[in-house]
Amino acid sequence: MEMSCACKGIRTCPVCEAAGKQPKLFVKDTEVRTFDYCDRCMKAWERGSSVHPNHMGPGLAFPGIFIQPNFVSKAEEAAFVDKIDKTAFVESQSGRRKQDFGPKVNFKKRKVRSACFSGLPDFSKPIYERMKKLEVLSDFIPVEQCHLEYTPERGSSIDPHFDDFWLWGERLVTVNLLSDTILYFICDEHPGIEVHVPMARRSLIVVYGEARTKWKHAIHRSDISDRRLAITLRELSSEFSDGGARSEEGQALLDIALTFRGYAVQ
Ligand SMILES: O=C(O)CCC(=O)C(=O)O
Ligand SMILES: [Fe+2]
Repeated sequence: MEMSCACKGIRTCPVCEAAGKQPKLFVKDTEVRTFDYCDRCMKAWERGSSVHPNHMGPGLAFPGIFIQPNFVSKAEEAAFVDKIDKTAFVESQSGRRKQDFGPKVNFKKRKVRSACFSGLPDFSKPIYERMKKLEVLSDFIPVEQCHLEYTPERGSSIDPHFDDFWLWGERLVTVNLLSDTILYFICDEHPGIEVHVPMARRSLIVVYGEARTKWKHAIHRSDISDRRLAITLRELSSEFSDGGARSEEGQALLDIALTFRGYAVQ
């Protein structure tokens, strides 16, 4: 079977690299120093001293990460994956594949179209109900759900990026299925430093605050050891929420999202 890919611009994966596209080289003036995030201290510690409580050095304050281990059971994970696999994936950049349940968005023109949006999928209703019991998510209302598939065969990864700030709100919620990986963070204020946050299989992670607004997040190709499925849920920004200039549009999107009768948009 001929393999194709969807990489644009500077993005690459093994498929387009085999066809001759050069991967972007990151020019490093210093070696990368890895700091491992410790969920007990909400700080990151330089590699080699990350086992709690035996940390050394000053550590790096890293606010804006919430982790709930074992958020879904093994049986639920199997059922979710079964459901997800019944829907076709669309090829995405950097060797990923995706499914999207949300409005069509043109971020450059700041346009949102709800015509093809039929809501979040039925199986996320219990996920949403459970999420609301966590204090950090007690008032979280999901407006879109995205499934990303990563595999070592496709060399899947995601380059450092900020999620959009104009449409999406502060909290990014991801349920991590099928294998462990590491979400890493970089920030211009801390050149040469990568903060590594573990994403264990079946855990839920919330990225908010400075981890969302100051630091870009990414996943290295080398941190995908097995097939991984990420279910990411996003909320609306204040502009699209109560009191915001586009709150009516926002409410209309939520009314669709929360029917939980959706099919993936192509
Ligand atoms: O795969 C993940 O957990 C991260 C995905 C991500 O950053 C995104 O979809 O914006
Ligand atoms: Fe992201």
